[in-house]
Amino acid sequence: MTKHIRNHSLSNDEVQRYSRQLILSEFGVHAQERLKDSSALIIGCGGLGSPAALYLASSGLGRLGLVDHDNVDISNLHRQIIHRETTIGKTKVESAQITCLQINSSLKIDTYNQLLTYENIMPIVKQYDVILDCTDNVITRYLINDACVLCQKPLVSASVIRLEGQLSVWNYIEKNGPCYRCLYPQAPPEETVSTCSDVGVLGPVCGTLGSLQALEAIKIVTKIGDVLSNRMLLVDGLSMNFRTIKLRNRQTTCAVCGTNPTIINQPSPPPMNQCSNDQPCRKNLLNRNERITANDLSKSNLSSFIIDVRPEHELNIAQFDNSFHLPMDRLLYKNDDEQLRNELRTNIENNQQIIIVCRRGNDSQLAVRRLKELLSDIDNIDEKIKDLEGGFQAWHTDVDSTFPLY
Ligand SMILES: Nc1ncnc2c1ncn2[C@@H]1O[C@H](COP(=O)(O)OP(=O)(O)OP(=O)(O)O)[C@@H](O)[C@H]1O
Ligand SMILES: [Zn+2]
Repeated sequence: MTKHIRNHSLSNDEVQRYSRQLILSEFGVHAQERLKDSSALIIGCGGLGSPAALYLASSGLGRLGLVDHDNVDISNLHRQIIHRETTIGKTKVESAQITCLQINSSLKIDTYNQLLTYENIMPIVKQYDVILDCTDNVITRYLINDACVLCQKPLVSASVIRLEGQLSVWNYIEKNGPCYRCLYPQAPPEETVSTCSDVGVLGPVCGTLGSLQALEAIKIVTKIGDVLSNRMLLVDGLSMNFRTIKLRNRQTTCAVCGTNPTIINQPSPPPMNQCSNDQPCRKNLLNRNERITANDLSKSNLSSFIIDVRPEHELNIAQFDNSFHLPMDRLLYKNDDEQLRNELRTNIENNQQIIIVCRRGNDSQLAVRRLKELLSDIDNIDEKIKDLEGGFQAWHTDVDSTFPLY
């Protein structure tokens, strides 16, 4: 029998398992070997991290690090496709690890069930060849960027909101590409940035962007193709438009990757006024006496005129009986003050307290401020108008658990 020779170190099982990518002329056995010798760190096992981890686990990557401080919740399952009904309540990293190993038991997985901060990020990032930012908040985005520059690691970063997504590779030294800070030197205030839990997101948009993150990570470690450095992909799922824009180059003035960096050795702590984790910032615009808790409202003997300031489509989920609907868009931008004032004056009775309610108790505070101006000629308006602290979520938790939580 003629002996065969082979020009690689893959086992027959591996050849069979990865055959469909081995026969790609752009990939082949040597890229597969490089993939097996490589490691990737996925930070955030949510909407983006789920598909990214699934594709990296199945592709034959050697080692995968998974970071997340959160536990699986039922509201995650519509998009965080690595988790299962059976893993609700488990840590996200454990849940993700279980699924990855079911797909590919040869994968080595390290899990970090922790919130990454400027104090603990460096030793973790250092160990991996490529980093994937699959998180959802501004502070962590800067933190990961700075750590990747300081540890000289390429960073594959994506974000999604509503039906839109963005993808780019930062700090790709091979192309002398920019870091995230070169483009956006300062973090915007947290409260100006929308999050998925504020405005929503559709699962397949996360699936698309997270899968593309895995693709870029594979290209980086196997050294194939043209990496998305110095460019950004913009995806609009509603119109199904994909376009790539050119980004500006690495900046010599950049605080972390420039010629005289101010961020050295380790990322800097976030400014004091920023939220310290990925929980949505709770606004605190009003004084105590301008707010009413869900408990107090439920026990109040006063007749209440309820103004619901959520957008129209959210009313379909559930609403209070007999509430007056005044969406924030109308209140802030419509410019129909006179008509609105008349509508409110004819509906509000003299002895009524006016309660403003929204989903979580942020918009309602802005609305109280605005309505106090608009209705300044109503007697004692300052004492009459209050926002429901914590909104419908607090109502669900503290008063009526049959009101759906969303
Ligand atoms: N600093 C951080 N350290 C570790 N994990 C983080 C950090 N910041 C964000 N994450 C994780 O990144 C993931 C982001 O994913 P995603 O926004 O889809 O999930 P989510 O936070 O569960 O969403 P929702 O806002 O709907 O509850 C989350 O699982 C979150 O816990
Ligand atoms: Zn930079």
